[in-house]
Amino acid sequence: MRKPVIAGNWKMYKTLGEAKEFALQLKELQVDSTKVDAVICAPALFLDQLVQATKGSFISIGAQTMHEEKEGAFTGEVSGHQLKDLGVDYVVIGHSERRQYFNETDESVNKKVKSAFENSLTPIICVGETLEQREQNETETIVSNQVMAAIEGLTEEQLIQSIIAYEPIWAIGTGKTATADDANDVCQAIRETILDGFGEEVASKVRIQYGGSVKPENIEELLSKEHIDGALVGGASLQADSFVKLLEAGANA
Ligand SMILES: O=C(CO)COP(=O)(O)O
Repeated sequence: MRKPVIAGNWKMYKTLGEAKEFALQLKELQVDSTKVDAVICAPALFLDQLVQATKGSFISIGAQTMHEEKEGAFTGEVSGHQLKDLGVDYVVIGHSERRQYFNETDESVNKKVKSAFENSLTPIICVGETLEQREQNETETIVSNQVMAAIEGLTEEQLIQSIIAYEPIWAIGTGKTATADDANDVCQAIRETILDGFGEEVASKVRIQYGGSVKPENIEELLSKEHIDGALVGGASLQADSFVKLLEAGANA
């Protein structure tokens, strides 16, 4: 059985004080970390403090993007090498907002994924279709192509460690969730893509999350589906009580 992984993506929300307060609230709570992996992907500017504040707890810290080079003249960017040095363990790569507003492409996503592994970071690789693509029945083709491009050149071992997040763009921050069955169908298509390239054993081990308006009210149904192994959550990860409910659902899935 694959261990569920629940990751909060805070996007460009929270001040340092609010982030520390959140970490304090979480530290008081008990979540069975043998049953669920819990990750907070925070803005880069307070990753350091969050790593320190959550040390020894069930929470791991992730970044929301990274540059593929180790260092260089890339104003405003942060490298995987720098993230690892802070004690960060995860990094979101290829989020649709990065693809849309910051020109990330399948090619740059692949480079970042490889660089994440070079720096011992676990990539959460985001894929997903637009509403228009869904209406034209292109979802599975688009998503499978994004996955193939992102994982190109990875070893089996690296692929098994990767997390893939299926996030239909039309469901992000809109309150519109894909139905659990629709989300499961696309996650299954992703697994079949991996199966075609890497075989059954690898495909059966890769964890695939769903993301897009996940909240405490709908997470149980999503996680009950065979191919959904967790969630990447924006809005509902911003409050500690709501995030904990998501983690509990993960631990009980
Ligand atoms: O983009 C998302 C997570 O990466 C989803 O955001 P929402 O949960 O706010 O829809």
